[in-house]
Amino acid sequence: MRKKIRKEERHFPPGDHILRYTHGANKMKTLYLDCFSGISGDMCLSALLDLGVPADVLKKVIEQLQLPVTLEIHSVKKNSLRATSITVREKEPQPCSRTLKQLMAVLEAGRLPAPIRSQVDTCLHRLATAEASVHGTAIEEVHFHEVGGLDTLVDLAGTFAGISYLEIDQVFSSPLPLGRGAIKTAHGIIPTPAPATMELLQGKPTYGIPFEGELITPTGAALVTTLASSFGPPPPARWMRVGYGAGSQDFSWPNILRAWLGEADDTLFDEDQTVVLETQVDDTNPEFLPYLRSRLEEAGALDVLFTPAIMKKGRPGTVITALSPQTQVYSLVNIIFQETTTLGVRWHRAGRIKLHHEIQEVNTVHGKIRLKVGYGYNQAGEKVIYNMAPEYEDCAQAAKDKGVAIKDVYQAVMKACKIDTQRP
Ligand SMILES: O=C([S-])c1cc(C(=O)S)c[n+]([C@@H]2O[C@H](COP(=O)(O)O)[C@@H](O)[C@H]2O)c1
Ligand code: NI
Repeated sequence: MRKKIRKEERHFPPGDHILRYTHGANKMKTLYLDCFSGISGDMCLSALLDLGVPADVLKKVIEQLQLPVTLEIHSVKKNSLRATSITVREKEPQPCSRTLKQLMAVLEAGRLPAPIRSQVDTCLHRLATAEASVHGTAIEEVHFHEVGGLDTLVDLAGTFAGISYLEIDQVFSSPLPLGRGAIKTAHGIIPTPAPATMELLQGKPTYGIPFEGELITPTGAALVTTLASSFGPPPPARWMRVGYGAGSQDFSWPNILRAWLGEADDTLFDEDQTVVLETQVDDTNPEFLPYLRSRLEEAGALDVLFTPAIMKKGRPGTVITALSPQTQVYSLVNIIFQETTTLGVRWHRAGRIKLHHEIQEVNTVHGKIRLKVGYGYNQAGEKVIYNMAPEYEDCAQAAKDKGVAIKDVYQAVMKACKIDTQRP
């Protein structure tokens, strides 16, 4: 990738008030992996070829790694859709498997550009670590099977070379679908999602679908979790091209990975993803709501709102809204069920665009007062301050201690701080 990805999460369309500040932002070449039918190493590589990575880029990778394999690139039909499919064939008989050390020796003996070699190295180690963990063995004992492990190497090196050829700045992925059931492998029957896949997907957004089969292979999981800086709906962008990479199996839907290539605006702010939890009650003792609030806040709620509402049968009630980090949803819902009379909680994902913020200490005539500073960055990468707010508790304490009005303490802080308040 051309640039280091600066933002961890950047997903949802910004509102108009934010757009006002983002005009003239940099264009980021963006790849969105639409994994509606899962992802595997060859689906990823095929989608990039379909997106316009020349076959020669892949042939060069094979030459640089001196791999005894040939490639077949086909145009295939998956149900009603055309897609690219790739088959890696051995030129000469290969050992049925290779260890990590043996694959690393092939990688290190090759002449891949250093950034691509390093990304392949990372993925191979992540795959081997996941395998070792689920089989309870040492990483040195892990074996890569398909075409003696060379297929994995082609998928990884080809994908990273393709991303580099397309000069992609940032990669995002959809949440990942998981099938269920069992599959046959060189080690016998294992559950699907494969254990190594589950290991690699830890902490990533997934959803189950009622389908017996494998949608995400370990190599696919290693690739998507290494490439994508976040998982969610597509970011705001102008999409220019879509590549279709065929999976090897046939399902009742087109078994394809779609790779969307587009241009997104660089953002000047911080972003993350949250989940909004909401319910309304008309029969919970309102005396208990402050207690609910404190429990939700202690359990990690980012914000809690109570809004008066007229509910069914004209009853006055309260809409309870809690903003949750993605990791705390079930803990917070549990608290809402425990402390209210509701029978259900709605949820939806919501992206947040945030100012970066920091606390500074300001010396004033009334003593030291903390100041919260909210800032973004301009196109030159310079910090731009949008908001400054003296901490209420500090001001109230100083007002009491010095016997002055709190508004005078506020003013003293604003006068004393030497922060440039220029806005864009
Ligand atoms: O140990 C073997 S043979 C093995 C283990 C696992 C685990 O998750 S553990 C998974 N698989 C399956 O092999 C194929 C190929 O996967 P790639 O990532 O190499 O494309 C796939 O079906 C895995 O689930 C094998
Ligand atoms: Ni395994």
